[in-house]
Amino acid sequence: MRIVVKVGTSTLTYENGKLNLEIMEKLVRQIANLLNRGENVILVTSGAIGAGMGKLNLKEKPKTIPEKQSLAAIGQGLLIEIYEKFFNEYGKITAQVLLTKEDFSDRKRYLNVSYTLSNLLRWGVVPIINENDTVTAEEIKIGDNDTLAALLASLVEADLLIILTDIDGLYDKDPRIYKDAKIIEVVEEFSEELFKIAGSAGTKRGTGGMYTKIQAAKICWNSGVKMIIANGKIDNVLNRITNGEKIGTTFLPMKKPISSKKVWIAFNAKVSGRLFIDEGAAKAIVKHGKSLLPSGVVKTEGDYDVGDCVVVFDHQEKEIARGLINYSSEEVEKIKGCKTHSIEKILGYKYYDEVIHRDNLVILARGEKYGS
Ligand SMILES: Nc1ncnc2c1ncn2[C@@H]1O[C@H](COP(=O)(O)OP(=O)(O)O)[C@@H](O)[C@H]1O
Ligand SMILES: N[C@@H](CCC(=O)OP(=O)(O)O)C(=O)O
Repeated sequence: MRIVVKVGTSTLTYENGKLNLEIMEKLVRQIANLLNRGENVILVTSGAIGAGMGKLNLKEKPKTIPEKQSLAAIGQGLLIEIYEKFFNEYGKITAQVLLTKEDFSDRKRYLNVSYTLSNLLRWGVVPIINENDTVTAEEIKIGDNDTLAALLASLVEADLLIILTDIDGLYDKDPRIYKDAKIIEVVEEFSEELFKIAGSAGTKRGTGGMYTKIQAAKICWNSGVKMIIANGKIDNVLNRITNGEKIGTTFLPMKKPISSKKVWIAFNAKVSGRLFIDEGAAKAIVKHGKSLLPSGVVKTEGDYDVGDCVVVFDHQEKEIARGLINYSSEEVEKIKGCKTHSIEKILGYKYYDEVIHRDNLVILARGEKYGS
């Protein structure tokens, strides 16, 4: 099995920001044991900023970006030093991998990360991954490690993503507000409704709370990866989960996951433009799995080139799809609303009949209104 384990700051650190060495040691011991059993494990760890805060004795997470980035630089070294020390005790080799959003959005870099990780796993090494917070500008960050872990799990085609946090799983409402909240044991089918029950982070140290874990579940669902949210403080949690014990909340994957190329288009590719299409075209691509033809395009926005990723909005300006486009924004401006047979007359040439071919089009109702 290929297993990605993600552990959050709230599990790795005490309230005073210092690292919880006992938890870290137990986590490492369990991962080492999984390796001995023949499994491949990738560890996605948060806690760099938290550990930096602990080292400087800061009580509150600072607000400014340079301060947070400096803390990540201080804390990341400390974090890795401790992991390496513990893994070393069990004779395991670790490799630090710090990633940025571009490592996922640039197709070549994406494939490169995939080859490197596969090689590390082949060598029996434990890749220890975090976002490269120190160098990543706020507006181009992935921003939370739940999403990062899910993108990675999909990239390495993992069988399982285990998210360890400070709560027993997903509750049907925010348990801090509602005392009668109940844990959900299994989510058989992903639904956008899940976002409504997800609240923000439980501690000042955490990022994203349950919301980003649901985002991760969405990526896993579409990529065919099973995901489990469990309490990182439960004794022997990783070994128990991998032995089949029901712990926390399990999100089952889609039976027929979308192809890895489409996963990349849906969740990783940088968006360069937007297309607004009419009701008929929306029905054709969503209900009948057709390609998008120029006749259905009403409006185009953004400056994109052939092969770039664009977001497709329906007549109510709701996002319904993403795809790799066959024409540039200037060309689409000229051929929008036109029949396929007139493309050549208008442009003087024709690359394709379709604006987006269905092989490069992912239908994923995000339901997000344009501009939100
Ligand atoms: N519906 C919900 N079910 C469970 N936990 C929730 C829910 N909504 C919000 N939370 C909060 O999410 C927190 C876990 O996320 P977070 O603080 O970001 O931890 P981590 O550092 O592990 O990512 C929990 O402590 C809990 O307070
Ligand atoms: N990359 C950041 C953690 C970001 C993050 O998602 O944190 P968390 O919600 O604790 O998993 C860090 O190392 O501090």
